[in-house]
Amino acid sequence: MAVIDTVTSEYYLRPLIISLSILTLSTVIYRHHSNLTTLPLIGTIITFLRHRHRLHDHLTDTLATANSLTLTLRNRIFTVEPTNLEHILQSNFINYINTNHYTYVFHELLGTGAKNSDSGHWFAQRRIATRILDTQCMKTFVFDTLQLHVSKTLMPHLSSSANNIIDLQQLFRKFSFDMICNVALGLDLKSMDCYRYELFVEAFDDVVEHVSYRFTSLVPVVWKLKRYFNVGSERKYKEGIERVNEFVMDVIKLKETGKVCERGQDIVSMLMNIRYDVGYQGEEKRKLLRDNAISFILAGTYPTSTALTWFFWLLDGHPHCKQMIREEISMLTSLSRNVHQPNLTFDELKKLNYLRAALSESMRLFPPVPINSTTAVYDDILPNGTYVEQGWCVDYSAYAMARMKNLWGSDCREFKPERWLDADGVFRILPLSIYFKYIVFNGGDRVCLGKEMAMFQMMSVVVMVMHEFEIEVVGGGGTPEKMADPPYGLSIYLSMKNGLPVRVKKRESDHVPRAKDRGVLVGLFGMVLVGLSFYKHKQYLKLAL
Ligand code: HEM
Repeated sequence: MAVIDTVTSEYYLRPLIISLSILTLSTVIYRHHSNLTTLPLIGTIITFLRHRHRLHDHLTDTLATANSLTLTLRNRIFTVEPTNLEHILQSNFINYINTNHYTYVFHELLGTGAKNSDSGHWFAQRRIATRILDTQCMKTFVFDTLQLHVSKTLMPHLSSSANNIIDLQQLFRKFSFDMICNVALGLDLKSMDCYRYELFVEAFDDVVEHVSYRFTSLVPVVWKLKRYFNVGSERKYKEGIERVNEFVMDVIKLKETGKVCERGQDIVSMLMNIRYDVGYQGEEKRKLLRDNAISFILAGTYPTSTALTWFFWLLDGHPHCKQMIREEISMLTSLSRNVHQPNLTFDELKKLNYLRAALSESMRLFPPVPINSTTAVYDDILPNGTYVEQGWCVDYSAYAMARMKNLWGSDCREFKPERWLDADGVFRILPLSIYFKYIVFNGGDRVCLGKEMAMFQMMSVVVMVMHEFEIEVVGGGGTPEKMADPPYGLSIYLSMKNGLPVRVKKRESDHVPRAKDRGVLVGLFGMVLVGLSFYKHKQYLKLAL
């Protein structure tokens, strides 16, 4: 699977920006801090080129000095003020829509699925999807699918790579993709046409890479013109979309004929089984199913794999945290039914307080979706007094929020899982009053639908991988020094620029003895004591005789 943000020779020549919004921001900053104000476009490009390797940090630094953590730039607002976020994502949610230039670049891929729609259409789909994800049947299916993919693909791959260098980001991406395809489409990877599936994987990856390019294009009119004339990368993109759509549509049609196994457990089958009444019939309804399946595959692949990648990078630079997690895992797995393959349930995983804290902290600092955006339907005033005109975008950055001293304290840039634990070492869920300072999974009515599933998946993967392997980042992991200049690339997700090369080592067993084993040890120890005491008393016995 190609890495999304691989800079191909074609893309390399093009200056990149993370989004049009940062471009606008750069213009204003440049105008304020440069005497070349008469040349805004050149100024913007120079500013952009100067900061392109650290654009999220550039935005962070600027917001940190802004009044009440908010900037107004022509027809858009940048804010990292939690009360403003609570307003746009929850209390006045009705006035803010998701569809704007951000979702526009996704349109061909996501169509009218829940992730890319608004108002009543979005609401109806979201309600159904929430109901499905909440069923016990779906939870069991996710659990079984996860165990299957971890034990049959992830672990064997790591075992066969022992002592070699592999790209962990790429491995996690493929693993998450296979896993969510199974959950969304019910694909049984063993029984299907592998060649066709691999073509689908490749097409999906290319398509997402192209969406990333659109997002970061310095001159969007270039891709729009190419799309209009159907040439170059836009033509390839269109072909890729067709391949992706065709594959998913064929799975849906097969399910309709009942020829695909396991009908009834995956997301698409469940959508087909319940009354999926959102105003569409026949082919239109099929397309909606397809769009939703693709939305789930996109949402379920990239953020989870990105989060896992940064987590292992950070852990390698923080040996103390790694040790804490190891000890916690050893304690729990020693009580597991199968110590060599601890298939822990969600309730068991929840007991891993430190691990949960470390994952939350890692995503705080390196949120897989670094920037998000909404658009105002009517004029509005944000709680901090900022005026928003109808049609303006309100952008918010989870990456910048994590680095605001007044939100997270003077140690905000440090990786400190402890900030998520109470005095007894138990994981603390953020109280509602400060809930909107952590928007890694978005917040309010459009909070991520896969939050629980993602946490469960990440915790399971970490437990299994750390239980069996030592992961060493080639060139060293995320030490506090390296965190000041993190190696992210410019993409819709906060991917690592050149992947994450790691050396995988099989671990020597350091299992804490299981309860049963501990019983045996105590028994043996007791027998030795009795033996010694018998030997000692034998002398007296001899004397007595
Ligand atoms: C660490 C992992 C994850 C993170 C950090 C994350 C984060 C987010 C964020 C920030 C959003 C709102 C912005 C957007 O639409 O992109 C979102 C929406 C969404 N996520 Fe996730 N996500 C994760 C995993 C998942 C998984 C595994 C699934 C699949 C079940 C999923 C399904 C969705 C869906 C369907 C939406 C759209 C919700 C709506 O618009 O109503 N996510 N996620």
